[in-house]
Amino acid sequence: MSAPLLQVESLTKHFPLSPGILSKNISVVRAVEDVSFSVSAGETLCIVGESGCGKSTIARLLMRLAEPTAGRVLIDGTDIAGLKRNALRAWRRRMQMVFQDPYSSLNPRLNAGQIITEPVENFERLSHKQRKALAAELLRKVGMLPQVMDRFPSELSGGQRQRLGIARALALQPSLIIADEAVSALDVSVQAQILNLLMDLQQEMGIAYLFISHDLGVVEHIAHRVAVMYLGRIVELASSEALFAEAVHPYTEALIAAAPLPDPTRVRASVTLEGEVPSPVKPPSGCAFHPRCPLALERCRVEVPPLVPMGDGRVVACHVRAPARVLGSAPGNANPSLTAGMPGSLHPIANVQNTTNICTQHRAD
Ligand SMILES: Nc1ncnc2c1ncn2[C@@H]1O[C@H](COP(=O)(O)OP(=O)(O)OP(=O)(O)O)[C@@H](O)[C@H]1O
Repeated sequence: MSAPLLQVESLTKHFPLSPGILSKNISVVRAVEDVSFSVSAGETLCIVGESGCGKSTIARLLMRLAEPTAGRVLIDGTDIAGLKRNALRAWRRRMQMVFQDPYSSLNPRLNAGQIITEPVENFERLSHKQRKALAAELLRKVGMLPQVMDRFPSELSGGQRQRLGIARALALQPSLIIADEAVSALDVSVQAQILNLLMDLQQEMGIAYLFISHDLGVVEHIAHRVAVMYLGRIVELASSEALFAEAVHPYTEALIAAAPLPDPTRVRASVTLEGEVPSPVKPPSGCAFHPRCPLALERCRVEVPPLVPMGDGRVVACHVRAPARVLGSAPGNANPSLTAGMPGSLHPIANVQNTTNICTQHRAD
């Protein structure tokens, strides 16, 4: 089987904080903790979670704008940390980024044509004619007329600027685009246009997206798979269809319950999200979600839950909903109050298959 396009293994990023004058201890912001996922060619993986959960830090680590504290990032099976000059340049062509604020990420002194052909000109010299032809082609790809190439960012609407940001990302024909809150700054109707454009481009060019968003409506529209993050860790990763049909982690359930429902016939989950996200400088012990979790057991306060495969491609880190299987033990009975509303296939113990992180299980029921 060929390696996935992007593979992230146990990625961790701690930002050291400068100590106070009287303090000897250096504290760290645990922005990303032991995060693993992969993205295949032509796939859209969305990373979703509340503000501060580490989404943008992952994007920065992937783009090598920050160095990881631990873990690896592999492109086509090659660790990007070991890439030397030429290989690094080749890799940079393959991975491009689209930012949240199209205005601040576009050089106001360059016109649209210069902005979108600049990435190519970093690699090769273009004649005036070639530059114009490339600019016209890229503008057409993102649904704009060639005449736009002479305009400056200040003369364009928010949606046009974001199209320009996408055209610039497309210039080097990347395999993967990292889109960090790429539609958050846009009106809802423009958001839909940009999302549809991204999906059309994926169909046409086979691009993979790592799409970072806090907006579940956007995520449901565009994602093939979704990774839900809480305080630096992935707590659930599943196909978009499975996740929105049935959230397993109580945090995912609460996030979906808190999101506006486009479909009025859909029933909301009963779990509500209360309290603030704790500080990543001093995260809660055990499962970081336990202080806000209505299902928390004593074990949740003590042990970090491992990500447990659920047998349908979904992995979940929750002692209650996805307890790791105890070696050699018979499947136990789930506490019905904790599994109410869960499908039979998600029975916490009996259906945990191919468990990679096996730890001792203490049931509190
Ligand atoms: N350079 C830095 N130095 C110290 N802490 C940082 C740094 N960059 C990010 N952080 C912290 O790391 C944590 C994760 O931040 P990050 O921006 O990745 O979260 P996010 O999920 O993208 O949030 P948002 O949706 O608000 O952008 C936050 O607590 C943030 O304050």
